[in-house]
Amino acid sequence: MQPVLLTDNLTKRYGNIAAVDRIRLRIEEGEVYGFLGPNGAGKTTTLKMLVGLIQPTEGTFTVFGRTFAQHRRWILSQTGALIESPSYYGHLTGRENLRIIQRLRGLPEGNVSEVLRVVRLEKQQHKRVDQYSLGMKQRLGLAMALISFPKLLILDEPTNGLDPAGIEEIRELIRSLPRQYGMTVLVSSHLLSEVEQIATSVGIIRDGRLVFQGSLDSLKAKSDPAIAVKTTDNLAAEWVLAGQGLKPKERGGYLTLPDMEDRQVAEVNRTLVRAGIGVIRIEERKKILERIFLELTGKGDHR
Ligand SMILES: Nc1ncnc2c1ncn2[C@@H]1O[C@H](COP(=O)(O)OP(=O)(O)OP(=O)(O)O)[C@@H](O)[C@H]1O
Repeated sequence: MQPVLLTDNLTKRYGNIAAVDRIRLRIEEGEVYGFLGPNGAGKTTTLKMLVGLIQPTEGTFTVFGRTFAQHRRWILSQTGALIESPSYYGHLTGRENLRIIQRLRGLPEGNVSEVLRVVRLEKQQHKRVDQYSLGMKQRLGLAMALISFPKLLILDEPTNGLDPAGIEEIRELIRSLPRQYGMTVLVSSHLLSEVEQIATSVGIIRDGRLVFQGSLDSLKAKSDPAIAVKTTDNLAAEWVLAGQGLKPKERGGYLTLPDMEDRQVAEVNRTLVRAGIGVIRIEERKKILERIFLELTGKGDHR
């Protein structure tokens, strides 16, 4: 199946620094694609290129198979975006702000009421926007991005600055969009927990480079458990196990081995005891997703 969005070596350089470095995103129809990375990794720069706010230094991308350079207008007509803070007229009401965009874009008036309902701003629609709370302003920004009911929705850290209830509301809304409106959503975040809760696919960016791309399940599959062994003499144990073709790694007073079957664990134990080494503990360790993320983004412990 043709992907909704495909980037080919998309690159943005500022002087000598590659803010985005030859990335190849692939986003399939109906996905919520979580674009994850620490602050400064290049998420906003990437998203801005995808909506034509900045020009790539190199590389191209296609949306529904059409190249951006040749089909800019068409692609933008199929895309909704909320990047950084939404812009609005503070002295006008939420509804009036949406009406302006609806008229400018030649959309049906019914879309205004519909998006107000979707983002749950119906009750506050006649209030001036400069009297809105931060969460209400963020929901108005989402309504602006959704007003054309686009096929592709691009959101840059949409829950930033919201309180827990507001965050949950926006998450629920994002999760429902593919099912309810057939949208494909690209959403950036610096929080693994957020992406874990809303995304079906994940791309992880670090220093401008895509270091992981795949389903959330395949990211979780990286969290294979390991066997940790504590002995009376880890150095000697390392030698003995290496002699058995195993490659134990010393970490925090434990030797870690790749996951193995129970009978192999028993064999490791027997081998060590036979060599006169006391086995103090054998534990199964699950690598948690957070650790994988930290390792991928270079902030973790690489030992
Ligand atoms: N206009 C610019 N001129 C020079 N450098 C820039 C410019 N815009 C971004 N950068 C640099 O590019 C890198 C990526 O920034 P970007 O804003 O895309 O990161 P991000 O992942 O969105 O992080 P954050 O969540 O903090 O916004 C950073 O090192 C940033 O300083």
